[in-house]
Amino acid sequence: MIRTVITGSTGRMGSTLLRLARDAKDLQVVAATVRSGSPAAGQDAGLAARLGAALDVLLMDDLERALEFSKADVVVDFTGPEASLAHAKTCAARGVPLVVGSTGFSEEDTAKLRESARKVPIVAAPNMSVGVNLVIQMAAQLARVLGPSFDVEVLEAHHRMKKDAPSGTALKLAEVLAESLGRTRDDLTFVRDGQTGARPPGEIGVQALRGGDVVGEHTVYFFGDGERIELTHRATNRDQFAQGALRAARWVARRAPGLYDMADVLGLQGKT
Ligand SMILES: NC(=O)C1=CN([C@@H]2O[C@H](COP(=O)(O)OP(=O)(O)OC[C@H]3O[C@@H](n4cnc5c(N)ncnc54)[C@H](OP(=O)(O)O)[C@@H]3O)[C@@H](O)[C@H]2O)C=CC1
Ligand SMILES: O=C(O)C1=N[C@H](C(=O)O)C[C@H](O)C1
Repeated sequence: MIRTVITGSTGRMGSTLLRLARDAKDLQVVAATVRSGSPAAGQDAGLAARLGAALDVLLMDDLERALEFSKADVVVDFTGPEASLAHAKTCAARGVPLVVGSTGFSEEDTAKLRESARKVPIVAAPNMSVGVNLVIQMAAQLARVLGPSFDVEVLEAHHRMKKDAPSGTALKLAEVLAESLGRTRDDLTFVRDGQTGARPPGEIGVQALRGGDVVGEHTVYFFGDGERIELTHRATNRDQFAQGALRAARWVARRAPGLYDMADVLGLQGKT
């Protein structure tokens, strides 16, 4: 049994992770945490996360304390950049492997995550769906083969509660596309407004829509002369993100320290 700790347990992803980890034969939820001072602390995690049954795990509001008593093999964290960085530090100090699904990290944040990953293995990826990770690979291949004569644009749509834009997945797609086309992050454009002039060659547009309960949709457009290719992934619930994260948890629990991503977990590394 892989002794698993879930953070942000009452969140959209936290509660999905709790449900799927509870139902997995090889995982045991040994602790679950919420934000410091949360009124949910002390309640049963299963009831607070609306799983329909008690989990016999009481929510704690301090990961440090949760790791002290739980003999955890792995922590799975979908909270937000600030909390994830703090949780990574705690895991590093305690020697516990970590899976981070949060998005919205700055370059400095990623450097801090890398620092924690010197002490423990960490898988961090903006999208843990196996399908999306294959779409990323396919987008890279299309860009390489089609080359600079096609104009590349990334469009994403998410629910109204999402805090960061563009999504971490859209950014990852744009970065991979730029790399495949011999471009850099400076070629990404996020805003078009006013007298923009003609589209500069090599530009990669990244646009975000927000509304309703959209779980997560990403399309890469390759606009050519006389033809257009559209590569789309649509998530219709959060289970595939959580299943991917639990797959990463099983994988990372047996790794050496280092910062890994889902391509490592899925054995896709080097093929973008
Ligand atoms: N990699 C992937 O596959 C996916 C990544 N994500 C990313 O995961 C993150 C979470 O998404 P989602 O579940 O929708 O968000 P939610 O807001 O529903 O959940 C976040 C949870 O984290 C808790 N939290 C926030 N700040 C802290 C803190 N400082 N300390 C402890 N707990 C904290 C929140 O508590 P409170 O409610 O009290 O604020 C909440 O319970 C986002 O960054 C999102 O982009 C989402 C889906 C898939
Ligand atoms: O916040 C979300 O919901 C999601 N965030 C991730 C991202 O920013 O890419 C992944 C997924 O699309 C859902």
